[in-house]
Amino acid sequence: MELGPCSMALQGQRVQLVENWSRKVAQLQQLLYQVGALTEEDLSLVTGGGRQGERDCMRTLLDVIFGRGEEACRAFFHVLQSLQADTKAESLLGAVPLQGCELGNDGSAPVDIQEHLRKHKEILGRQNSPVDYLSVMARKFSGSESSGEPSSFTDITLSRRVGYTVPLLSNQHEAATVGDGFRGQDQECTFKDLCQGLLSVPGEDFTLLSGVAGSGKTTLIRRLVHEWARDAHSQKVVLSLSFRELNLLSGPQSLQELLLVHYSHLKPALARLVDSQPGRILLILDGLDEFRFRLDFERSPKCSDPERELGLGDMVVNLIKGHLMPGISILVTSRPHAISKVPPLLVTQLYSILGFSTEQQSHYFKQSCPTPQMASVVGEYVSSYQPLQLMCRIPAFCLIVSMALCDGSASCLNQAPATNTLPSSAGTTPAGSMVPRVMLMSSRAKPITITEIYCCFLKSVLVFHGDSRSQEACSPHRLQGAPQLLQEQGPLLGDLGALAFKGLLERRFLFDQADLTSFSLDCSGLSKAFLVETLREDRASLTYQRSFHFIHTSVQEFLAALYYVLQALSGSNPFTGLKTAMGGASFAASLHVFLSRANKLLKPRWLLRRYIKNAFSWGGRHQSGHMDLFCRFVSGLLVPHNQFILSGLFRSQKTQSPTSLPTPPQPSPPFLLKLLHSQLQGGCLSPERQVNVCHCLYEAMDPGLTKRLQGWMQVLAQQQAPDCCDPAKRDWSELAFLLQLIPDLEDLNLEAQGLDADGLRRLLPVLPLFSTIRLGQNPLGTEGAAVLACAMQNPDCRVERLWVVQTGLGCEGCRVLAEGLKLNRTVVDLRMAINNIGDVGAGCLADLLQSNHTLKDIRLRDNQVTDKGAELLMTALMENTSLEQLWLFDNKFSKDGVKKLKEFSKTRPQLDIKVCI
Ligand SMILES: Nc1ncnc2c1ncn2[C@@H]1O[C@H](COP(=O)(O)OP(=O)(O)OP(=O)(O)O)[C@@H](O)[C@H]1O
Repeated sequence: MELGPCSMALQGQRVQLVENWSRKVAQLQQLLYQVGALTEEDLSLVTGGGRQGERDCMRTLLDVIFGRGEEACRAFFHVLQSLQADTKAESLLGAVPLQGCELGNDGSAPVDIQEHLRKHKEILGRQNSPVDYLSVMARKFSGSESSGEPSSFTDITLSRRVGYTVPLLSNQHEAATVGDGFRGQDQECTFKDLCQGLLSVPGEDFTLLSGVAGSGKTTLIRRLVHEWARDAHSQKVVLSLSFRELNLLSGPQSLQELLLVHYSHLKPALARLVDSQPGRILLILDGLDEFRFRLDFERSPKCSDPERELGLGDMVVNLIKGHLMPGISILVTSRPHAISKVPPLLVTQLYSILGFSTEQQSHYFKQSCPTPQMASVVGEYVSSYQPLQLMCRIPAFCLIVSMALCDGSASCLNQAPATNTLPSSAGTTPAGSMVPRVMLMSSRAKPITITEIYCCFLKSVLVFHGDSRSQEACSPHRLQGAPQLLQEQGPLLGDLGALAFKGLLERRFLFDQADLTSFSLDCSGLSKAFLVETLREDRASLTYQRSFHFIHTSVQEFLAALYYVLQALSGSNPFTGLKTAMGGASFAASLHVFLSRANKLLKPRWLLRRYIKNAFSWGGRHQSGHMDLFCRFVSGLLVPHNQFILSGLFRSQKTQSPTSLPTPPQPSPPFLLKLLHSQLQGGCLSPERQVNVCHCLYEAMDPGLTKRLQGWMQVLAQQQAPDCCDPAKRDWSELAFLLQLIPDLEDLNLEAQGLDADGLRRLLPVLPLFSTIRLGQNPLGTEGAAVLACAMQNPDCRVERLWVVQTGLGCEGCRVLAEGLKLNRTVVDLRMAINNIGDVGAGCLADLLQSNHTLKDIRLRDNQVTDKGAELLMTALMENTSLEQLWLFDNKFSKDGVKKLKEFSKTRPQLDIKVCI
């Protein structure tokens, strides 16, 4: 067996490693365990039950790591580098005394406390080493690996706002909202600003850090703690806990006990620090969304005694309210859906992770791809499809994409320098090239879907990261043997998928050992690299219990969909299959049934249709949107092209070699397209789910979609497309889908497009994202006004100009819209000429002007307003000083009324009232 470079280095340097590092063997073990390169069994093997000396432990450690293969050896060298960096920082810390250690004026020994704090920094710095298994994976082909830099951290864009407002219940899958942040008006900032904000200022703050799954919250926290530990001058004392760990504590506890179990080395110092200088303490609590205890800010009993035992929920409430440990600053991280668990009034500032900008994505790809050429091809590929680019704002997704695109192909290209430049289109690829199919499809004209990416990712993980990982594993033979490997791993994947599906049904993303066992998943099997890269193990330092989670929720959603589709194709009910698995029987049994049925060429098509229909109607019923990605994957996995990528797992459609040139992608089965179109036309789905059905159509490679989207582009450019002329035939959900993909669209111009209230409702998910909305000459009516009011009340609304000239609002529509604008703080320019609002409508606007101080320009030409309406407006304007323009041409004023308006105008130099008879 040919050895990889890290395995060879480990073998070659064995003597020096034992000589130089035996002293640190305990730390090495711990870190290697944390990054997933060692299992618990390995740990006890290395220590030999405590009977071995340090040097023997080190030797056994090296043997175990060597035996685990190239990835583990690579992780070993990364860990070594970070330990080396820490050792340097330690000597720096030793040289610079910590400020502020004159803690007690009570005659205590300050030197002791300083020593405790120094040790605390050292421990936290080490525990929060920036190296984690996934980042090691991401860098495994990277050139920077050998440069000695310890981490592959890419700076990420954040935003900061003071305080926050309660978000409306989002009806979208969180991944769908990722791009929106960049369109916002919050102040953008970097990781450095976050560090400065949290570490340099003493004081009592409550800060929230919000970010979708996999956006890098935990990574940021680890980085922050690591930076703090390296900064010899920082005055803060950081304490860091995760809600995931707190979940594992069962009974009531006192805060003091909790902290001292976790930070036993701080025992003599902590209480004194809390009493004398609480402003120096920063308590970090990571992952509020995972907290299983209820936070009841109204009814939790007040407690300010850290020695009193409390339920975990009450303890967190009292910490956040500042009763327990008053004066400290607290940072809580959470996925967006859970930040509302904390009352806004308690929040000093909110940081949101916006994600990687395009430049940051390029930087990430440069770090994770083997060559600069490949990095730029991957970057180009990603930017060619907006959903992909939007999803790549999430670091975990970048990792999946770069593994799907580079992994395997990279090694093979390295072996064959002649093909080292990736082809830009299928036509230029030599037959037999080892470039994965997905790269062969990099031509913009061809459909590329998220499902394809995940299929490639899964295949790559299985083929190139399985047990027998080595250079040999990257050879063409390995890829050729993929179908067989996939077939062999089918039962395991099925069990994993069933676990993922059950988790999705229950909205659970964290599993314990019992969950795994109920799906016949062997925990010790997790040491296999394939599993480590899909399902990860955490060990809570508070209780030493094990828990598991998929590396990213989208991987859980993909595996759940894979399970569902495989079950449905076999004619088995996915829900019943789940029950069987829960009852202890392995999924292998049902896969076996599937294969034997398939062999008999029995195709229970009607069952398949029923199960797929169930999946969509069930997904559609979940208004939270958490099933959206699952539905997209189900659609994508029914496409023969994607099934071909995973042939072995799916019954191959053709007997084509996976290394030969790709055939043109085949569309989904017609029944799927028909089902999705009927959902779109049915009109019973919410606007957000309608948009998701369009995403499903894209994943299903609906052949007509591209053409229809081109038609929409022409409509947006105000050039009528021949097949888009009939407004009755337009599907506005499709436009909403398209608009979600265009991040920089500021101006939505849909004037005179036959858009009615129903169509506008379908556009609701995207309306708040624009700065200008032009909807003139459309039959919106009162119902349309209600949709607009809803968009204007969205806390993230960015609309500044709302032009609804001649849209049939009437006085009732005007009233509804004015109500919506009462809560809006963005619209400055409201044009509503020719809407027959009359005096009643004018009165509603007058009412609005009493409380709204954002509007600067209102245009009400030709609206049947009489002197009575003018009076109401003038009375309101006595109080309002923000309005600068009021156009009242062509209304029903008497000469007297006009005169009064003109005289009023003279008394208000900052207000220009335009009026004539
Ligand atoms: N700034 C970054 N640079 C490089 N890689 C990153 C960065 N942030 C995150 N990653 C990668 O993405 C993966 C997921 O990140 P992380 O676990 O921190 O996300 P999270 O927001 O805490 O997710 P969850 O909400 O699921 O807990 C990490 O394992 C890491 O490899």
